[in-house]
Amino acid sequence: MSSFVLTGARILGAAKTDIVITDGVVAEVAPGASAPGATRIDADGLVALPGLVDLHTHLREPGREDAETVESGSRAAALGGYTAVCAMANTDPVADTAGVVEQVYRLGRDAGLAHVQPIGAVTVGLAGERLAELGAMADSAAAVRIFSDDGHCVSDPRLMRRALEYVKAFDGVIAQHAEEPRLTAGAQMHEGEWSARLGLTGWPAVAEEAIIARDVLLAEHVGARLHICHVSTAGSVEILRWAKARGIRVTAEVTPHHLLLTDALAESYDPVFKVNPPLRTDADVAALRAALADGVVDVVATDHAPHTVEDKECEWPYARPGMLGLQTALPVVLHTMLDPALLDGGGEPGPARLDWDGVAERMSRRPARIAGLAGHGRDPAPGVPANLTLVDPAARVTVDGGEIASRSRNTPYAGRTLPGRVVATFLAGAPTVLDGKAQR
Ligand SMILES: NC(=O)N[C@@H](CC(=O)O)C(=O)O
Ligand SMILES: [Zn+2]
Ligand SMILES: [Zn+2]
Repeated sequence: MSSFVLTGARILGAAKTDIVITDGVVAEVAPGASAPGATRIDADGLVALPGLVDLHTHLREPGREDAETVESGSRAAALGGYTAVCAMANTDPVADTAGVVEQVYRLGRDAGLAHVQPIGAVTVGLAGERLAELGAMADSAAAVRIFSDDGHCVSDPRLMRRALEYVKAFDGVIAQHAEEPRLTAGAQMHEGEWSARLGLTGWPAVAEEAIIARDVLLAEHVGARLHICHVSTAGSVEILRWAKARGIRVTAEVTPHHLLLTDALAESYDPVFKVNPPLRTDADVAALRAALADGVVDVVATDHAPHTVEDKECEWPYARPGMLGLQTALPVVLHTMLDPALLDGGGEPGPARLDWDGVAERMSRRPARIAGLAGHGRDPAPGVPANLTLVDPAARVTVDGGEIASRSRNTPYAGRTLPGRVVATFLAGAPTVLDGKAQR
């Protein structure tokens, strides 16, 4: 295998050094370090982060390859600085058997652009009636540890309890899409002032909060691990704060879009802003930023949800919910959360702040731990698998639909200028991205 030396990189924003990669691992980190025959990569002033890990990606294969494939989605991931993505189970057929999760796993391995870790469905066909073959998926070549009916809530408390009990045996985790379906029938957007003004049926915060409250209590009762997908309200943050203080084994994610965008954007009636859970209020955004900074919300996960033009560019009530996320997640997090002093004043002012180490923790190390991905989420150091990304903190990029590697085009950030550019990504010592371009 080939060797690389990344010159002048700043690991987690620290002083410049040189990073030598040989045979898939970081061989040496020191100024002036080199290796015979190594390819030199000019990383002068770039910030080196452990490769990003996404706990929540929709890759659409099998079934909706017109919207995304494992390959196109993993290319978008690599360009976004990700080295591992967890692929949601709401495909067609649903990833509810060992056969389907192994298929997705192999497609990811063959594409070679990111580690693709399949998530298994909790219930057969996401129908919420019978548990899927959780044990067979765990024992399969895909070694599934995260189970989720995402897109749907496991709303039956008895089934949720049994799922939590089942996965405890192999230290699995249930990732809940928290939405009490009887409170969101026909819902189109956040229930509040804007939904009233626009005449769209509301999705009340309590529909999310009621399920989170129920499930943290179930997780406590069972002693199992629970993960909450795409937390979107200030009230959810308070419940999580309480549950964590009580020692309940719960983790939670927030999406980049819930850190930046609000329900006011629905005023345009542009369905690119339709998503589940819906964009909320300024107060929710502020609470989510603070919770991500103080750790009550553990990680950022993209909920990358590609949809075709036919499914998205129609009247608001008929459009599918969901937005792209992989290629813009890091810039949105840098914009909303990184101390502006680390970005030459490019971020938004506000009290909730992270440094580069905090970004690495929430976008790489903690998601890798939650997913049980041992080779990911580790800072570049001798002996560590070379899964890492190089970011230019001085760059400002205007989001342009033409640069989207995804098969779909539904980005809510088109035309926005955001800080940070992923210059290179290495997966197991091989470049998947160089000079901002995918290598395969
Ligand atoms: N987030 C969305 O609005 N849509 C997701 C499903 C989901 O994450 O609930 C999808 O699969 O399109
Ligand atoms: Zn969901
Ligand atoms: Zn999702």
